[in-house]
Parts: sequence; C-alpha cells; structure tokens
Amino acid sequence: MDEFSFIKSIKPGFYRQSSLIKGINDDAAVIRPTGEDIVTAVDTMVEGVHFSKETMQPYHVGHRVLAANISDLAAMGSTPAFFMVSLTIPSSWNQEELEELYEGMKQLAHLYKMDLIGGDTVSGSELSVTVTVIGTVPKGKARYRSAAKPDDVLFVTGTLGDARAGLEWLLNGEPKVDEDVAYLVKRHRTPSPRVEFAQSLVSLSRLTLNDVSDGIANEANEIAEASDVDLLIDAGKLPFSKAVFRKHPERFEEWMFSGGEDFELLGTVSEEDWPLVEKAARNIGLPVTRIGEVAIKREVSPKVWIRRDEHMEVLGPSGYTHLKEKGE
Ligand SMILES: Nc1ncnc2c1ncn2[C@@H]1O[C@H](COP(=O)(O)OP(=O)(O)O)[C@@H](O)[C@H]1O
Ligand SMILES: Cc1ncc(C[n+]2csc(CCOP(=O)(O)OP(=O)(O)O)c2C)c(N)n1
Ligand SMILES: [Mg+2]
Ligand SMILES: [Mg+2]
Ligand SMILES: [Mg+2]
Repeated sequence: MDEFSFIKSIKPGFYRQSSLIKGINDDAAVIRPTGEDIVTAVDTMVEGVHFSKETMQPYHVGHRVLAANISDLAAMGSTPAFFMVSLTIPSSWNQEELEELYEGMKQLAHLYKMDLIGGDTVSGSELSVTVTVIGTVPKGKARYRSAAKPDDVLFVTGTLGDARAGLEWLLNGEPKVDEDVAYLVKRHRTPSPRVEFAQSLVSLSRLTLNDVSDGIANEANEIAEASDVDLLIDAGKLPFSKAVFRKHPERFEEWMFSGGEDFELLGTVSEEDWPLVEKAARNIGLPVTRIGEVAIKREVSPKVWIRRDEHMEVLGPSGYTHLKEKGE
C-alpha cells in the first residue's frame, strides 16, 4: 500500500466538532474559534525509547501516544477537540499493525469526541509517532505551573509508580500473570488522562496543574521553579496501589518519585478551595491525596523538599530525562 492509499484508509468518515471547517484532504485543516482560548501541545513516541515490540502492541502505542497528549491538555484544564498524527514508518511495520495503532487512538478519540484533522506520513528507520492535540479552555482558565502560592495544598491524583512497575514486568517479569500484574501492565500500556478531574475544577479562580509524565521528582521541580516557591512533600503520604506494594516492596518508593508515565495530575490549590478538589475527585471516583504544601523559598533558588519524620532533604529532578550528558 502506498502513502496515498494509506491516508485514505485512516481518513475518518465523519467529524464530531462543529468548529471544524476543513479536515483531512487539503494543504491544512481549518478551525473557526468559538471565543474560548485555544490550547495546543505535541508529544512524540519513538520505538526503542518509549516502547518496544516486547512492551507494547501497536494498539497500545496508539492509545499511549494520544493519552500522553490529552494528559497535557488535562494539565491545562482544557477540553480536547482535535489531533494530528505525524508518522515515520519503518519497513518492519506492516499495514495491519498501522491500522491497529490507529485503532488505539480511535478509542480515545471517541471517548473525548476528538477529530483527527491531519498529519504526515514518511518512511524511516524506526517507528516514530508524533501527535499534536488542540483543545479549548474558557478564557483565562488555563492552569499554569506558575500559579502556586505559599500555604497552598499540594496534591496528586490516583497512584504513583504503577506504570514503571508495569514496564518492569514487561521487560523482566516471570511469565505468570496475576491480577496485580494485569493491573500494572494496563497502567503502563493504556494510561487514563485525568481530563474530567481538571474540567470539574473550572470554577476555581486559581489552580496549578502539571501532568506526571517523567515522574513527580521532575514535575514538582517544574512547579517550584515556575512559581518561584518551595514545595514540601511528605514521603509517607504519597499514594500507591496495593499491586505495586505487593510486587515491588523495595523499589516502589523510588518509582513513585521517578518512574514516570503515570499521567496523573500534580497540583496546588488554596487551603480554602481544597475541599472542592476533594469533592470533585470523589464525584468521579478518582482518588486525590494531599501530599504536602507550598512554602516560601528557603534559599535563593526554589526547591522541592522531602519530609520523612522530622528530617528534610532536597528532591532533585530525578525523573526521566532525554538528551542526558555523557557519564550521567
Ligand atoms: N523541540 C522543541 N521545540 C520547541 N519547544 C519545545 C521543544 N521541546 C519541548 N518544547 C516545549 O518545552 C516545554 C516543556 O516540554 P516537555 O517537558 O516535553 O513538556 P511535557 O513534559 O509537559 O510534555 C513545552 O512548552 C514544550 O512545548
Ligand atoms: C521500552 C521502554 N523503555 C523505557 C521507558 C521509560 N520511559 C520512556 S520515555 C519516559 C518519560 C516520558 O516521556 P517524555 O517523552 O519525556 O514525555 P513528556 O514529558 O514530553 O510528556 C519514560 C519513563 C519506556 N516507556 N519503554
Ligand atoms: Mg513533551
Ligand atoms: Mg506535561
Ligand atoms: Mg507530555
């Protein structure tokens, strides 16, 4: 199948968003804004970096790459609307696998009423999928990393470290699959972006959000730096699943900080608004945990501190980093 018949095969039969004027089949797509602010983000998944044929089937790659992008929209408080897909295809991937990859995206697109409105297709040496997402947010309601203020409550949704534990089993696990393994692998392969949670907080006047892609050690430092404040995290309060505790009692704490790919939301909110955050989470059946607080900077540069009993230590940005220097 050549490039043009491939594009024909993935072109959606209908569009869901009324603001779309032109979708696939011209030089570019056209959207007519409805008065809300437009939010956009892009993330890439590359074979050998974000997945391998051992860790994911094509369906999971499709799901994971769109979920990672939707997660960035969620972290801005935005409602997803459109996505575009740029594919580099190696000769080792066949037509059926590519269709499965699109099927993984389709399921999520359906859930969030998103339209596929364009993309690009080239051949290359390994599979790379780049997804661009476009969403909307009511004017002035985008949720920035720079919004944290001293005395805010620091919170996180869901549980941490599960995706890393799922990856561990996929790479080094024993063949036996029990309920815990199935749960952890699912968390790695088909993460759920926390869109509804962020949307349900739209009435709050001030809220900080950042999604957990690299690990909270990185994301907490991003909030501290952007807001020029310190964050204090109570190590004993970090939320973890029974599955990760049972399978990796020695390693799960490290993975909660730097495992990454959980796609939960880390955020801060005023003490006064914290009960509204708890209520919003309860309404959609998503756990949210108060894990610490925001404080005035102790030193010149903003820092994240981990509190264990009465002992405090600095938490550096130890999550996943691309382009590491040699020897690191
Ligand atoms: N190659 C690039 N060119 C331009 N902007 C980039 C590039 N890589 C990352 N960015 C921008 O840098 C910021 C941080 O990126 P990243 O850490 O990947 O965010 P996230 O972890 O939320 O996906 C974002 O605003 C992103 O758009
Ligand atoms: C085979 C394989 N090895 C290692 C990992 C771990 N890993 C790869 S990328 C990544 C971090 C998240 O990806 P990134 O591109 O940094 O996302 P962003 O922060 O831009 O959203 C992690 C933990 C993996 N998922 N699969
Ligand atoms: Mg990114
Ligand atoms: Mg992000
Ligand atoms: Mg991201």
